[in-house]
Amino acid sequence: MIAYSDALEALREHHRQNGQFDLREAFKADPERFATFSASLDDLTLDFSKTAVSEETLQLLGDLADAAGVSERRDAMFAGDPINGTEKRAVLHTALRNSSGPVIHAGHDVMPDVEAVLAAMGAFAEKIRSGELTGATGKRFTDVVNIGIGGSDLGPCMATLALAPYHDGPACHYVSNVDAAHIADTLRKLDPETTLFIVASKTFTTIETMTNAETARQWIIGKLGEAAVGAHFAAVSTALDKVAAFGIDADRVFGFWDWVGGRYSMWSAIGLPIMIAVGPENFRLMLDGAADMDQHFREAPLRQNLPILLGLVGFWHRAICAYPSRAVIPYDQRLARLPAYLQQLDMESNGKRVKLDGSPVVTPTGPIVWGEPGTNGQHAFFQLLHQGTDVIPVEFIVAAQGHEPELKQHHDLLVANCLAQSEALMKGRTLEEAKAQLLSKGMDAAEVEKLAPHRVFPGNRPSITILYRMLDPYALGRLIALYEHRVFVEAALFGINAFDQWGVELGKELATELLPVVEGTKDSSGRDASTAGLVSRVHSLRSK
Ligand SMILES: O=P(O)(O)OC[C@H]1O[C@H](O)[C@H](O)[C@@H](O)[C@@H]1O
Repeated sequence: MIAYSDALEALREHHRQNGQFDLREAFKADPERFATFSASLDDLTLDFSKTAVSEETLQLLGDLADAAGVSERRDAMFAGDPINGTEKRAVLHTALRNSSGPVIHAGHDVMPDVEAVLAAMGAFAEKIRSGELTGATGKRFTDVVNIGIGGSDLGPCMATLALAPYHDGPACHYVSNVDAAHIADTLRKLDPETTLFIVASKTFTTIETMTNAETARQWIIGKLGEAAVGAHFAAVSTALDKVAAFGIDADRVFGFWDWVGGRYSMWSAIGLPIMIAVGPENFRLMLDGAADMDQHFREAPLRQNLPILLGLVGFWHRAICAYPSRAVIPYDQRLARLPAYLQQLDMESNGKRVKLDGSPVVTPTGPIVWGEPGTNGQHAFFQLLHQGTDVIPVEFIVAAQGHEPELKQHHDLLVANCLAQSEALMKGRTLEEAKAQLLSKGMDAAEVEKLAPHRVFPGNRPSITILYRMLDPYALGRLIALYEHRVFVEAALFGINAFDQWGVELGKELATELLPVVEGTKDSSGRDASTAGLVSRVHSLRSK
């Protein structure tokens, strides 16, 4: 087998040779380009034909995947090997959605534990949804507030919005930021008698979550008395001892395990608010969709394997074409939080600068991931995507069908806009075309000369389109698992560990050190002049 360094050099050389690749020419030359450079899993299609890849590019990317051991690493993940080397942990979030046999971790089948927690969550969710479990004064819960941050917030928050058409349980709110504004604005609208809090934290030490949880507890105590706390709190964590110390009853605590990374945890008990919102059956459908993608990732050959193809093209754009970012644009208002979710999934996983063995990486690693729903983005930043000086690959996500058949004209417009944007990015508009258009509007020739350059679109800008029938729980599960595995594939190609997050530690440590300085119980001696100056400014502004 070819060595990694040789495979990488072959890709770089291929890129140098094919620097002039023109998508417009490629489509003209090959009427089958869509069929060749797209792949489907049932109703889910990944179209990457509008990216500058050829058969040879895919072949070379496949060689690199072989050299990087993508399949072997994938199999090691599913087998429960401790592939998260720096934390000495297995990576088994896929077990959380598995329903086809045992999953062995450290000589023990984890499935009975997984199923037991799912069953306990289901029973609890049903009791909340039916009103069997009430608040301390006997009133039915109308509102659930999830207190968590990062992986203990973004997944459930994103999925609750995504599945709004299936939402028949209590309203769900998400409080993550330590900024008092977040909890204060949320609680202001709520009635303590009918509010249930879920404190969600893998470690149960995260300062934002612990601070918000304590504020929520005081809110309940202040309105309903100390004895009411038990009825109004539940918790989700891997640290059951710490939850007990917080005072939440053991029968309202839902556990998970250290082999579930925070940003991969929406399938675990962290998904409890999703389950309360849409019910255990819809939650199971979401898990089934993800399990379907898991099986596909394990079994499909490269040219049909959606996560592998998405990962290969992502690597091509980032590591070979050196595009610094990628925009994810869901043409689905209910996926408004997907870009934020993917920012954690992708950037916390692949924002690394050393390889598995600690040596420096040899390519750029994870791109900046950003986005907003379409069509809104079109009226904001698409200008830069079309005419700015950087090339930013775009990932369009769209359903063939909406949940509002009576408003089909909206959905037709939505789809037309989505397809038009990828077409426009690819085709562009030449100077001649711009001039011809202006002349056809009756503009005089001198004006045309002046204006035409502003109306040129370079085109040849890459985009991917992910299309599926409808955003139901199954489709959502499949979509999120697709992105999880894409991140995995890219990490394997970069040679990095996608499952640790040491880069978040330093800021946390410094915040702990700075707290007494901000509070004013410690002076700022020893700090840099900027930090000391800003603290002093905070103090003087407060005293005004
Ligand atoms: O669930 P928790 O332990 O409270 O952690 C919440 C989040 O905070 C950490 O700083 C990590 O960066 C995230 O990966 C994690 O999801």
